[in-house]
Amino acid sequence: MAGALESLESCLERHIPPEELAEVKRILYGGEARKLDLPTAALSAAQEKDFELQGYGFEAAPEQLRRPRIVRVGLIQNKLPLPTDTAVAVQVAALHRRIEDMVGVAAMCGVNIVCFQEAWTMPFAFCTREKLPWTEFAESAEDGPTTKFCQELAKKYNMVVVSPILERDELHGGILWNTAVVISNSGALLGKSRKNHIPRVGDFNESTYYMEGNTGHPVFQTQFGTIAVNICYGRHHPLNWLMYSMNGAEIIFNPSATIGSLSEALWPIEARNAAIANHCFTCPINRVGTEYYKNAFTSGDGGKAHHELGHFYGSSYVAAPDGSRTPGLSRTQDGLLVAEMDLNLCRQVSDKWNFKMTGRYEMYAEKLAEAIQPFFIPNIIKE
Ligand SMILES: NC(=O)NCCC(=O)O
Repeated sequence: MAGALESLESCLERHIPPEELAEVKRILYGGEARKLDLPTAALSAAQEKDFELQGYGFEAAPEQLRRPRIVRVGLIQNKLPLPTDTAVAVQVAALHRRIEDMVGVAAMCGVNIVCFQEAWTMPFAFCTREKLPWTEFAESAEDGPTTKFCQELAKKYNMVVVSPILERDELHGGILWNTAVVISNSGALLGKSRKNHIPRVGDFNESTYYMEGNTGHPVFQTQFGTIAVNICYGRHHPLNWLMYSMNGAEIIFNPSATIGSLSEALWPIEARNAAIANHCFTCPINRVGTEYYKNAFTSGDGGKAHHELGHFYGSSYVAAPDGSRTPGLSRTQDGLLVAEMDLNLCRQVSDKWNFKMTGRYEMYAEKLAEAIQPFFIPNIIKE
């Protein structure tokens, strides 16, 4: 069964000889992540509520002129608590309750910014290509029930909340978008960021529901640092990460929904590479579990109709600008990953590696502008 391996890290811990494990971790993960000392009450609450809780810290060197800028982020991955054919409002309410419990534990762990998985209030039902009932999960980003719910959480816990939802845009004919709503720790709506790249791969039939986002690459100035949201499939586009970084993002969240057979080998690479290339922290989050749909659907590959999209493998993690990363959360269980980071590390790594300084952006911009023209002639040197 695709979900059987609990996590790569637990497998390594079990099978690599102890005298070699530290070196293996240094090569694979950039070192042994510092474990956070999380409150016992939080660990017990997580156990009682049946989700994994892990915490890691990233260090930066002390500086003379800047104080450390320590922030704690929380990444939440979860399964659907109820079957996909349960009434829409009942499913949404159950997801709100689940997240409320998990955010409560994040608050006990001192989390300043929390981010949920892509389209967290609903099944990832776009594989079915059916409109109802799935489009009924869409809500206003500005004043829908989920945004109101998140505003209450933000105020209660003094926490920035990143809430990726299916958005219904009433201002523009009620059309749908795949949108992350960003709520300040004051409870005020800071803004929204729409998914720029819509997949056309496998059963990810999302273009049946919404179009490529039109909000560009917004970066949100919060009390705890500048953040951006690169939703799921945008992970495969290095220029998408780059543009959030160009706008000053220090932490880029990547709320996702993706399955093992399609992307699991890419998962540890792409967001981590983006952290390295852009001198920032990246936080990819993936949902967990296998979602079952009553009506069978086909995949356009000659295969039989089926009821499941595949196994969402969780494995949420945080990558740092120096290339180090935390272990991933479980491949099969709900989880909260707490990562403490000193944002001073972004500039320190930038000063060391100088990718922003050495990047030939003017050359790329000029050549890209040429390359997108219909009668572009590629620069190929022939004998
Ligand atoms: N949700 C989504 O964009 N999934 C596409 C598959 C992937 O990017 O791995």
